[in-house]
Amino acid sequence: MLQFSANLGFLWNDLPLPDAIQKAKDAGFVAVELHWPYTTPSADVKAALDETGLPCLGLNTQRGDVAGGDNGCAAIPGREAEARGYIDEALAYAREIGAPNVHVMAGFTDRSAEAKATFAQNLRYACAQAALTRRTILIEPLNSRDAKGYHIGTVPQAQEALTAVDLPNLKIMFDCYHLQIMQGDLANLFEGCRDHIGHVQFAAVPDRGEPDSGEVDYTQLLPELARLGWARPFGAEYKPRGAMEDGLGWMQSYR
Ligand SMILES: O=C(O)[C@@H](O)C(=O)CO
Ligand SMILES: [Mg+2]
Repeated sequence: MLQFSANLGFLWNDLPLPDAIQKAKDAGFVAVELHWPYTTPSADVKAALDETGLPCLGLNTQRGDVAGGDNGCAAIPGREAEARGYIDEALAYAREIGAPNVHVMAGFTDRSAEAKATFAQNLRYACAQAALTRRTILIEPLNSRDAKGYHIGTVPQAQEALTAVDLPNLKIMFDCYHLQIMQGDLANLFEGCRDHIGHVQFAAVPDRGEPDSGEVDYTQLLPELARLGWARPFGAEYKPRGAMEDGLGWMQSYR
C-alpha cells in the first residue's frame, strides 16, 4: 500500500498548524510536510507531531520579500548573507521538530554563470550545516508557467547544480506537477535520476487540484515509481478545488 504525506502549505492551511497535523492524522496521512511554518513556535509543531505520531518530512527556507516578487534568494548574487540566514533558520526549525529535509529556495535569476556559482556556494554552505545533524538539502525545479524565471525549472538544471556542489546530502525534490508541465515522461524521468531524489510530490495537472483527474493518471504513475524504488511517502501537495475534506476520496484508490 502506498503512503502519503500531507503538505500543510496547501492542505488544511486555514487551520493552525497543530490542528492541521491532527486533521492529517485523522485522514490517514502517515506524515506531514510544511512550507513556511515560522510564525508557529516549533515547540507547538513538535507537540502536535509527538501527539499524533506523524513525522514531518521537511520545510522550505523563507522566500524573502514575497510582496516584492521574491521566491527565494539562494541563487541571487549579492544576497548571500540573507540566503544563509534563511538556511540557518530553516535548519534550526527542522532540528527542533525532527524534520530530515530542508528545501532551499533559489529565487528568480537570469541563469547567468554568476547566479549558478552563487547557488552552488550557498548550497555548499547549506549542505555543510545540514550534515552536522545528518540532514538533507533539497532543490526543486518549478514550472515556468507558475514561477517564470525561477532558477531551476527542469531535472537537468537541478542535476547541473548537484554536479557543481558534489555533496551527498544535496537531492532533488521531484514534484510530478511541475515536472509534467516542464518535461513529461515522468516514470522515465524519475528512473533516470532516482538516486538523486530526496522527496516526491504530486498534484493534478494542469489545475494543481486533487490528484484524481487531469493529464497524469497517478493510480498508474505512483505504483510505478514505487516499483522503481520509491519506498517513502509521496507528498500530496495540491490545492483543494472545494472543501478540503470533500476532496480526500482520491486516497481510496490506493488502499
Ligand atoms: O511545488 C512547490 O511550489 C513547493 O514544493 C514549494 O515548496 C514552494 O514553491
Ligand atoms: Mg512542490
